[in-house]
Amino acid sequence: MMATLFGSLKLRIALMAVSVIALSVGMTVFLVTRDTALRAESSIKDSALDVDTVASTISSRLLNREQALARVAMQWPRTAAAPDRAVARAFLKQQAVLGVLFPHAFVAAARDGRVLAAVGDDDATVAALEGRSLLSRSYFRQAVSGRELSVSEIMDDGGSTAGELHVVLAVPLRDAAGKVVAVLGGVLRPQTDTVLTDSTRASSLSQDPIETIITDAAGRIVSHPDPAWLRHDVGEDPRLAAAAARWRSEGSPMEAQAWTWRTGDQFVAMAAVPEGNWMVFRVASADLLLGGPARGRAEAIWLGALVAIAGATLMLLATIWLLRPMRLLERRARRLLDESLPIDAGWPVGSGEIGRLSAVFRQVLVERAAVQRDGRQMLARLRAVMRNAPVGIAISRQGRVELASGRLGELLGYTEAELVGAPQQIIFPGGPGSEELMAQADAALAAGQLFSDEVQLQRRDGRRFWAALQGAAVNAGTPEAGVIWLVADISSQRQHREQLSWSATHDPLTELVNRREFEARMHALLNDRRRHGPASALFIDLDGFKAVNDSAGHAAGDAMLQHVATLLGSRVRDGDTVARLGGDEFAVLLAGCDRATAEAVAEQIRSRIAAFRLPWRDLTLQVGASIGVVEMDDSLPDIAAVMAAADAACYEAKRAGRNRVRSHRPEGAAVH
Ligand SMILES: Nc1nc2c(ncn2[C@@H]2O[C@H](COP(=O)(O)OP(=O)(O)OP(=O)(O)O)[C@@H](O)[C@H]2O)c(=O)[nH]1
Repeated sequence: MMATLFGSLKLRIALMAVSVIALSVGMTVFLVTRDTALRAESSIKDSALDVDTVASTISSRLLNREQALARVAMQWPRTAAAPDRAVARAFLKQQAVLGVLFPHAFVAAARDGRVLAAVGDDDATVAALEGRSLLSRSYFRQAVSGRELSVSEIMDDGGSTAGELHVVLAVPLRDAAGKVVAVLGGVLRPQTDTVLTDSTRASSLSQDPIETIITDAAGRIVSHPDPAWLRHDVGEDPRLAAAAARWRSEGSPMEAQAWTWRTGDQFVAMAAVPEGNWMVFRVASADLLLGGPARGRAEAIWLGALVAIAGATLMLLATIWLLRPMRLLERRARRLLDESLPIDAGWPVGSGEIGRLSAVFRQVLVERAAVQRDGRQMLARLRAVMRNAPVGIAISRQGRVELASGRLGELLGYTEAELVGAPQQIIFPGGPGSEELMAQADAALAAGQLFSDEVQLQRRDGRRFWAALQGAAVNAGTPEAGVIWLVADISSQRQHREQLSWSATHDPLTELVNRREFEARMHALLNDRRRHGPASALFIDLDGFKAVNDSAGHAAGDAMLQHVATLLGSRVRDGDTVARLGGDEFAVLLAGCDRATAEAVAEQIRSRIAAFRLPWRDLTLQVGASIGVVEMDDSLPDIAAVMAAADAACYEAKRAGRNRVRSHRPEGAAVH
């Protein structure tokens, strides 16, 4: 089932297409995923870099102001050992640069903390500052003690800044001896003096996922896009709580080096501004920061899946369309041998591979039709031959008849249908000599020779007939190809031939053997004399036969001859030969018989012939017999000698008065 399913070319092509599409989609998803990871990493790095930049910017701004204060402090008149308000005010009024950098206010305070003079953005600020004492401020005390730069913590105690958070940068002012005689301080408002605020200002883009929050060393928020968060602890912001806890657990380090922290769906980057003991926090929604790439990846996967499905469907449809000619070809090829369809019907046409293949099929059909036509003609001829051939024909293979002619059926008494498929023995029935016959046939056929013989076959009704049987291998050298048998009924020819043969050796009137046959048998006896022992011959010449002819006619003579022949046959053994040598002369060949016995036989014959009477019309006919006897001993080497001796003995009987027996004597005393 699976093999059949995956044997489908359509399915294979569709699977291949789906595989290619799936591979390319997978590759795309992999690349998108990798790109997403790289972009996320890059976003994290960017975020860390950003917080670093913010922290550096704030640091450089502080440094810038510190340097400005330091430069101004260098200009303090060294002679002013105990500065008064006038000196301080005059000094401050000259410092326009401080007005730019500390727009809210900058002051000069005596060692006792009294603010000697202040320059501010309005009179109220100046008035509020000039009445104050800074002695309680640690940054002031540090400056008085000689520290070159002191930065206050971020303060929130009202005063000149009217509730705004502020910070003070302080440097010592020295006399000519280097003694600190006063302190110069600049007041900064982180929220308004562009030290921090531009770093934390909310983006004009409401979608901006990133917020920058700045805290002091204690974690108090001193700058926030939303002013409502000012002075709150950074840990209160749920987005920053985990990062803040971690920061605090590590001792709230103030490191300029940025570090990042991922918590839940928030991403926090932190860096310190050591100059001010401030921490910069940048918080961003991980989803917003990394969401783009992640969504891109999901979209890519979905899109890829859709493309794969659409591609596979399209490919399947295209495959079905492309393979339509092949389906046609398959459907038509299934009915390739259906002769009810015209040869040219139902084939896909075209010049492509399928078209060429169907052309090949059509050509095969055309050639097959021609071969079938030839085959049918040949078969018709063969059937005519098998039906009408005057001899019996059979083709046998592996012991069974495969083809049989009508004539063979007639000869054997079977129908053609009964012969076809029957064992070969239906033609050659078992019987005496049949096994030997089949062995001879097999040997001849195996040697590639024609087998030919006259055999007796048996009809269905048991009657036997003589047949000329010929066998030849269908294909010499390959016995399994079968044998062609020809069977001709030769009964009449054989009978005729036997008749001819009988006539050649017999006398037609008396049916006794003739002289030639008699001499042949005598010759055989002479040649094999030792085996047979003594043998004798009688030579019989009738007496008075002419008178029978003359008195009663030739027919009566014939009848007399036939009766004498019968009489002779009755007086000898079965193995003896009685012959009519011609006219009224007869001879008898007695094997195993010496002269004495032969003489006795001759005597019996003579007396029987003499006693025989043939009634013929109103006559009674009779003859006598003069018989010469000869024993065929070694003195008579050949037929001529025997015949001459017998003839001489017979002559002697005639001469002695007829109707008597005379024997040949070897020693010359001739006749007895
Ligand atoms: N009917 C008949 N006569 C035959 C046949 N062949 C030979 N003859 C006759 O037989 C006769 C034989 O002659 P002979 O031997 O002289 O007759 P015969 O009277 O016996 O004389 P001897 O032998 O001297 O006693 C002839 O007249 C032949 O014509 C035959 O086939 N039929």
